[in-house]
Amino acid sequence: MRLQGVTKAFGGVPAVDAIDLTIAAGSFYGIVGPNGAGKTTTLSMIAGLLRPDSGTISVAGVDLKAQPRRAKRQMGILPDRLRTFDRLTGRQLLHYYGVLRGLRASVVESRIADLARAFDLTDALGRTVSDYSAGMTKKLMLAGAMIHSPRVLVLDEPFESVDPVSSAVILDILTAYVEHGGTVVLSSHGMELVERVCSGLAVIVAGHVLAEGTVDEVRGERTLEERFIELAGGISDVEGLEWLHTFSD
Ligand SMILES: Nc1ncnc2c1ncn2[C@@H]1O[C@H](COP(=O)(O)OP(=O)(O)OP(=O)(O)O)[C@@H](O)[C@H]1O
Repeated sequence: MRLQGVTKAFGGVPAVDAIDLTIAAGSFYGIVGPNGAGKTTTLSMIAGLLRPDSGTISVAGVDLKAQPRRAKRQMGILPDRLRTFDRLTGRQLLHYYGVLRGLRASVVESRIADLARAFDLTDALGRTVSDYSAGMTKKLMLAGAMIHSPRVLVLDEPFESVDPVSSAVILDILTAYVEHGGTVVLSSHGMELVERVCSGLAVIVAGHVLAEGTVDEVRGERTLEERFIELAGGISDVEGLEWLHTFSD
């Protein structure tokens, strides 16, 4: 996957500013950065959910702007904020994802059973998605992103709200996927996780890539968290909240 000079502004304010990234096929790639740094905006442009103001994106050699359908077919996406059709049951939603991706109904049904087992959602499949917890919804949408066995998974904070057991399962699924040639691009606030599983990463701060490379290259002699805090501008002293310590009762 290649991003060249990718820029996106909202109301004249740049959220992503001329980003260049090259992500090799078969890598487990992390995008990290402080709140509001531009991670979701970047992933949304890669996924084809947002159009860049300028720059080019290619996925598995296919230009996203010139051949959007072909490029999007290669990807499974877990978007930000879990916006979905939550009046459907889990089974109906996964079925919809599957047929939308052109799979035969019989194939979809057997994959739903496999994915539900893997993500521990079998008992929840008959329930309406709006009644799921945040973690269950995330797992369901992750399952939906995988149902058509895409070459690339673009995942916005896949581990957020997910319990440790489910996180370990998701990690196993993603690791095996990468070992078999798949590419994972994810955003995360979990430095320890990124350090442990990602082969490459980019640190984005205020819409710019401030560091990029292998985990060892980016962290140097420090932990990734220390390096991240340094790149993000350090931890500022908290002042002006003295009233919080006076207690209103
Ligand atoms: N649709 C939008 N309209 C206006 N501003 C937006 C929109 N989407 C994002 N932004 C702005 O762009 C900047 C980057 O946002 P983005 O969601 O990409 O950050 P992020 O790195 O994913 O943050 P977080 O870690 O909090 O999820 C922020 O300043 C945000 O307010």
